[in-house]
Amino acid sequence: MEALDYHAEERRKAEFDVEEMKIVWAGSRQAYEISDRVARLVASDPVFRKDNRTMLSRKDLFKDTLRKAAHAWKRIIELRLSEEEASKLRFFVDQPVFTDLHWGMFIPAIKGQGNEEQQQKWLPMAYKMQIIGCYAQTELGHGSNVQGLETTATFDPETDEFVIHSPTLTSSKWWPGGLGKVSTHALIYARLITDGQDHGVHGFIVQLRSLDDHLPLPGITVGDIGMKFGSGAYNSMDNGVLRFDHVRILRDQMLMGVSQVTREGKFMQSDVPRQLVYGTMVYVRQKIVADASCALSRAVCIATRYSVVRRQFGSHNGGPETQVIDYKTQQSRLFPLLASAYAFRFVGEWLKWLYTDVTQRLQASDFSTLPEVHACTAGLKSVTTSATADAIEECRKLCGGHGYLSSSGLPELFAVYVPACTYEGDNVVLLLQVARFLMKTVSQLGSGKKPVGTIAYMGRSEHLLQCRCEVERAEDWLKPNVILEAFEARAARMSVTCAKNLNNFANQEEGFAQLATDLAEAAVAHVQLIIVSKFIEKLQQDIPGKGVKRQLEILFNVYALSLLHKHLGDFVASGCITPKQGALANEQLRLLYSQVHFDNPSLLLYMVLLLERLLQSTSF
Ligand SMILES: CCCCCCCC/C=C\CCCCCCCCCCC/C=C/C(=O)SCCNC(=O)CCNC(=O)[C@H](O)C(C)(C)COP(=O)(O)OP(=O)(O)OC[C@H]1O[C@@H](n2cnc3c(N)ncnc32)[C@H](O)[C@@H]1OP(=O)(O)O
Ligand SMILES: Cc1cc2nc3c(=O)[nH]c(=O)nc-3n(C[C@H](O)[C@H](O)[C@H](O)COP(=O)(O)OP(=O)(O)OC[C@H]3O[C@@H](n4cnc5c(N)ncnc54)[C@H](O)[C@@H]3O)c2cc1C
Repeated sequence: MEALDYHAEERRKAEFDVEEMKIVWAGSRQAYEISDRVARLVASDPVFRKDNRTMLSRKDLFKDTLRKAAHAWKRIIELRLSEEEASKLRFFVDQPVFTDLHWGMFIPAIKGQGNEEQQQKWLPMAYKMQIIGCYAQTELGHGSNVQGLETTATFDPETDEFVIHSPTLTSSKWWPGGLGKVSTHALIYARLITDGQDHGVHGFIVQLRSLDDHLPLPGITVGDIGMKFGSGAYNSMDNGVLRFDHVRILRDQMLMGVSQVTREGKFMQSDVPRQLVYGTMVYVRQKIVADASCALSRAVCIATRYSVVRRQFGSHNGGPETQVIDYKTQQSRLFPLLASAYAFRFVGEWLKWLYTDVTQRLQASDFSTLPEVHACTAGLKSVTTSATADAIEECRKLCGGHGYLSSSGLPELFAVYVPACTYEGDNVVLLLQVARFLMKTVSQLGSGKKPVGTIAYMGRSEHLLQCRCEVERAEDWLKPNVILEAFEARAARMSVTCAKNLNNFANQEEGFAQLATDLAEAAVAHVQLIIVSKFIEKLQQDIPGKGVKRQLEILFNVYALSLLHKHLGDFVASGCITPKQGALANEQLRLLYSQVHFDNPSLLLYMVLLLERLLQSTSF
């Protein structure tokens, strides 16, 4: 049989409504229709071809990216695409590009941190792309430690200007995407100094290049930082270096939504938390979580198609050999990744809602949910990107030697995706932010302040610290409330244990440093609980379509029980479940794998089929 026949054979046996499943994946019928239409638009346009990307020199790749960006912009204007359609188009073009930083960080930073007048001045030019901006925060010396940035913005009351300066080599801006070759402007982060006093890090809009001849303006040294990991991949982006030699900008180029400097040089803090200066990072982290399921689904799609077609061993009487997807080991490596794609999809949808909610609250001066939103975006960004990067590499191995070929699509997918574990906050550093939030929550438990939202379960910690799981048979693990309680008990117990151990240190900061590994693990447990609970909430919604809900229930159980199996040590050590119950969970997981493949042989392929259009790379 030909490869296509194998696929057709598997698809023929579908037992659920594929059209409805597509809508579940997209989030709504309208979102599905937009995605489908824009995917066709990109696939049928030769300018957007990408089969030669890994063979191009850096220079040609960069030219190709400029051509695609210009063509995309032309099509967006000609077809009057909405914001949603334009961002879908960017997604299907599937190439890191300077416009990501312009639309994804420069504009949101002005919207989030600029005052009314600043928004009116800068946004119309940015929306028309008459100016192109990047987000220049990280320096050679400091990325994670934002408070450690060294670039200075010193107010000169004589001229009503700020003097932007790079006082040391380590203060050179280093990494910003779009900076190296393209941007005309940058949103830079620098230490604000007025009257000799340092007021910490704030955002400033600085013009870098002439709008006439694109040459750097006086006092600006700017360039590209060079080749990055992999061929093609992130090399389409002009990550750059930037130095300032006493560059003067007008006072109103400091973003003044969070704090202000008056004409007299007086520093004034608005009535809003200073953390709003970090708001753009929260916005992008939320977007990165939404994107994780897309990258993961591409990898899973490639590995699944390969696993169906590939045959090794087991031929009887000259018959066909065994499809590798039939091997239990292949299933136990692949199916949890498929389930994770759905889990990340649903938690991404929820995070988008949470972000919209906090934005509305902030507009009404309600800052109460900001710490939780910071913890959720940081934690989910960390857990979903780490899992996705690992999963892409696992998918490469699932395709044997063929996975190592560029033509499989997997090496480039990995090389493009893996920096997501570092940018927008190193994943470990972000987990430690979640841990701080959890420790604060635990320390306030006795104070009468009721934890709400994603930490509401901590309010039941008295019960969770002593509850015992009631599972007696493998099928008991199929009950969502049993799974949820096990995840809650594990998360609560790990956090409470860390909090107790912190008390053994005279100095909290020293304790935090010594217990950082345990704290990061407690943060992972908390974030995995959020993902599990949002999957359950999704299943409680009305999901139309024959058999669709049933398939999602199977995937939910695969996701949760595979995590339980992987982190069995945590679950058993926290005392909620016994080793025997852990073994029953594993038994159930094995049965689920068989169910995915044998009771419903088409399930897997159909789900993957939905994602096929996302897959523009050459595959098998
Ligand atoms: C093809 C062409 C198409 C054409 C056009 C199409 C149109 C397209 C449309 C759309 C496209 C959009 C695409 C978007 C996609 C974007 C792609 C992005 C690419 C990625 C590029 C990468 C960029 C970057 O990496 S930017 C740099 C990021 N840097 C970091 O993340 C640094 C990490 N470090 C930190 O965040 C912090 O410094 C820290 C939190 C780790 C340290 O904080 P700490 O030491 O505690 O410091 P402090 O400042 O004192 O904080 C204390 C308290 O503040 C709380 N807190 C910290 N952070 C936050 C926060 N963000 N929000 C709220 N609260 C915060 C912290 O918890 C402490 O609280 P406490 O209560 O006092 O304990
Ligand atoms: C492809 C790419 C694109 C980027 N785009 C941009 C951009 O457009 N604009 C921009 O401003 N920046 C950008 N960055 C920079 C990025 O945000 C930083 O690299 C990131 O925040 C990590 O900071 P760092 O490089 O200083 O890492 P470091 O902080 O030096 O991390 C090194 C190691 O130290 C560990 N570590 C650091 N601090 C702690 C701690 N407190 N506790 C425990 N461990 C710790 C980390 O876990 C890591 O293992 C980009 C980076 C990449 C790779």
